Amino acid sequence: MSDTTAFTALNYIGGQWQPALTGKLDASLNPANKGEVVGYLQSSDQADVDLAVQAAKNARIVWRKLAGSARGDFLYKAANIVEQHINEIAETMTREMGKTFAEAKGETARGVAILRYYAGEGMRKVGDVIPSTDSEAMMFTTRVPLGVVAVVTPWNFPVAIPIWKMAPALVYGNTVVLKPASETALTAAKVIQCFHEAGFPSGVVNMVTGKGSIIGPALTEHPEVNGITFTGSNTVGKGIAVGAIARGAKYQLEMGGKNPVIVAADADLDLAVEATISGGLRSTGQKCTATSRVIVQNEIYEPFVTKLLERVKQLQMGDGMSPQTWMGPCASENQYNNVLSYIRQGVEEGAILLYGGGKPKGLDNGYYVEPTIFAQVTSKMTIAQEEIFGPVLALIKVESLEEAIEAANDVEFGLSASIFTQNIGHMLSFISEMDAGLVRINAESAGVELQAPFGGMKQSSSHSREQGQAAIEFYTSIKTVFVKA
Ligand SMILES: NC(=O)C1=CN([C@@H]2O[C@H](COP(=O)(O)OP(=O)(O)OC[C@H]3O[C@@H](n4cnc5c(N)ncnc54)[C@H](O)[C@@H]3O)[C@@H](O)[C@H]2O)C=CC1
Ligand SMILES: CCCCCC(=O)O
Repeated sequence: MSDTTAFTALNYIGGQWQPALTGKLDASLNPANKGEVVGYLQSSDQADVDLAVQAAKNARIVWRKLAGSARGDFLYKAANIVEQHINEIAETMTREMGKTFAEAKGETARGVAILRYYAGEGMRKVGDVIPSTDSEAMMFTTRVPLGVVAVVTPWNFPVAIPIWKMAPALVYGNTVVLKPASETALTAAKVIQCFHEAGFPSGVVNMVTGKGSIIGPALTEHPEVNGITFTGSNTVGKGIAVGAIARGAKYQLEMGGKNPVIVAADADLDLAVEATISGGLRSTGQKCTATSRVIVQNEIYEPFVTKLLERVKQLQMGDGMSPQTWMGPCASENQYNNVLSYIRQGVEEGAILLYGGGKPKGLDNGYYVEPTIFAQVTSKMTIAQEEIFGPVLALIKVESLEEAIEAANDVEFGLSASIFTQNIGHMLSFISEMDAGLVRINAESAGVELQAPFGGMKQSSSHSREQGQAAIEFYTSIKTVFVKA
C-alpha cells in the first residue's frame, strides 16, 4: 500500500482488485475540509454484487475443509499486516469520517486485537458429547458454517466493525462479501488489502462498494447469500430482516441506541462528568454506545451541571489530523444536517439550550457542530427519544433512583447504559432493572471489550450477540449427530 493521497479503491472479487462493471465512481469527501476529495470508490450495481457472491460461493468448500487452526493462521497474518499499516489506515479513516487520528489508531489497533482473538478461536472446541439413551450409540454436536455471509457495515467504526464481523465469520468457515459504508469505503479497501497480502484463498474475502440503496439489497437479498450481519440504522436493518425472512436467510442486526447515564446523589461527580463527556462526545457522539441522555438526581444536579459545563468549554474542536483536536466534525454533510435539525427540534419542543447548539467559530470549512447540552428535557421530547448520533446531551432531572431507572428505560432502544453511584443496592437494582445489553457501573456507556458479548435489547438489536465467544452462535449452525455402529 502506498501513501494516503487521493486514490481510487477498486472492488475486491475472487482475489482480484477490479473496477465496477458500471464504470462509475463516487467520491469520498473529507468532512473536516469541504471540497477535499480523499479518493474515489467504485459505484457498483447488481452485476458486481453477483460476481462477488459467485466468487464467495466458489470458495466455500475449499475454505470450509481447512482446519480451524489453518483458517486462524490467515487471520494472524492479516493482523500483523494491519498492524504494520496502522498509521495509513488510521489516517484514511480520519480523513474519510472525521474522528481524531488518535481514536482512529486506537480503533485500528482494536481491529488487530480482534483478528488475533478470533485466530485463536480456530483451535477451540465447537461441540459437546451428549449421552444417548441407546447405550450402543454415540451422540454429539458439531458446528458447520452458514456458507456465504454478507457483511454490511456503518461509517462510524469503519475498521473495528467490519473486522469483528469478518474475523469470526471466516474462522468458523464462512466466506464473506463486505459492503462497507460508502463514506468510509477507502478505509475498508486498505483493510481488505491487508487480507489480500495475508494470502487468503481467492474468493474467501470479497468487497463491493457503492450506494447502499443500490448494492445493499442486491447483496442482502441475493439467493446465494446464506447469512447477513448488519450494523447500522433501524430503518435499514428492519428492511434487511424482512428480505431475509422472506428467503429463509439467517440475519443479525445491531442498530441504534439512546443510551443513558444515571448520576446518583452519591456519585463521584468528577468521574461522572468525565465519563459523560467521554461517553457522550468522543467521536463526535457518533457511537451506537454513546451517551445521549444524562439522568441526574436533584440533590446534585446543580454541582454536576456546573462541572459539566466547565469541562465542555475546554474541549478543542478541529481537524482530526491535528494533535490538538479532541472532537472532530460530523462524519458527513448528511449527518451534520441531521444533528442541526434535532437541535432545532429540541429548542422548538421547549428544552433549554445550556451550551453549544451551533457551528463553532473559525471552523466553517467542515461539518462541525459544537458540543451541545440541553436542560429541562422531558422523557417524551424528540431529543430524549430519537437517536441523534451527534454531540448532543439531554439533561433529565429526577428525584429518586427508581425514577431515574424508569426514565432510563423509557425509550425504544436498549443498547448500553451507565450509572455512577457508590451504593451497592443502587448498583444491583440498576443491573437487574435496566433493559440494556450492556450495563456499566461507574464507567462510561461506550468502550466495549472485544472478548465480551456485544449487542442490544429492545429495538437496538435482533437479539443475537457479537464479539467474544458469543459470535459463534450466529456464524455457525449446530448439527446434532447420532451414530450407531
Ligand atoms: N448498534 C450498533 O452496534 C451500531 C448502530 N449504528 C447505527 O447506524 C446508524 C449510522 O450508521 P449509517 O452507516 O449511517 O447507517 P445506515 O443504516 O444508513 O447504513 C449502514 C450500512 O447499510 C448500508 N445500506 C444502506 N441502505 C441499505 C439497504 N437498503 N440495504 C442494505 N444495506 C443498506 C449502508 O451503505 C451502510 O453500509 C445510526 O443509526 C447508528 O446508531 C452504527 C454503528 C453501530
Ligand atoms: C458500533 C458500536 C461500537 C461500540 C464501540 C464502543 O463503545 O467501544
